Amino acid sequence: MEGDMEMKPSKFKRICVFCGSSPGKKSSYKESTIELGRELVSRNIDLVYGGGSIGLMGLISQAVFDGGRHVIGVIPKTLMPREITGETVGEVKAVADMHQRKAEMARQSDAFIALPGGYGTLEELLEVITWAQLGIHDKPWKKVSSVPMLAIS
Ligand SMILES: CC(C)=CCNc1ncnc2c1ncn2[C@@H]1O[C@H](COP(=O)(O)O)[C@@H](O)[C@H]1O
Repeated sequence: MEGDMEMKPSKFKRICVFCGSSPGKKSSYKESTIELGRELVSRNIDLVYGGGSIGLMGLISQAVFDGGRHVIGVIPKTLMPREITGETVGEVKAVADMHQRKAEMARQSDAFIALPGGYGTLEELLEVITWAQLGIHDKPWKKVSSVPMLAIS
């Protein structure tokens, strides 16, 4: 962590970031992901994410962990061989299935942010938007708008 990083207070303690399991084609996806990670750190916010060590998921978790904030990765056991290669950072919560994963990610966080990703990211974002619509939660969500939501190759 950079020692002289300015502290910006936030009302959120933990934010869930949905993002791709691949890095995407544009370097700006990776740059935005690392920038967001550092922004969370600068605001003293912990990370909840999908638990993978690959793609943008790996980058966001590493950036927040390196900045000294707590990282919670929520991942179904069956997905571990696919989405975890090598070391993961922070706390890994193993869940039974995809439904439990999304419910646990939502339960653990105060707000949601979506970075570029594929169908999985889109599915996760749509679910929290529709839960908000139905009044299942009242947590805010934001798509980072400088980059497209869906990067399909
Ligand atoms: C069985 C079921 C309910 C499937 C609904 N589909 C999904 N629900 C929740 N997360 C998903 C789903 N499909 C993919 N993901 C997760 O979304 C993350 C990003 O995937 P992607 O690279 O954007 O593609 C990955 O961790 C991936 O495991």
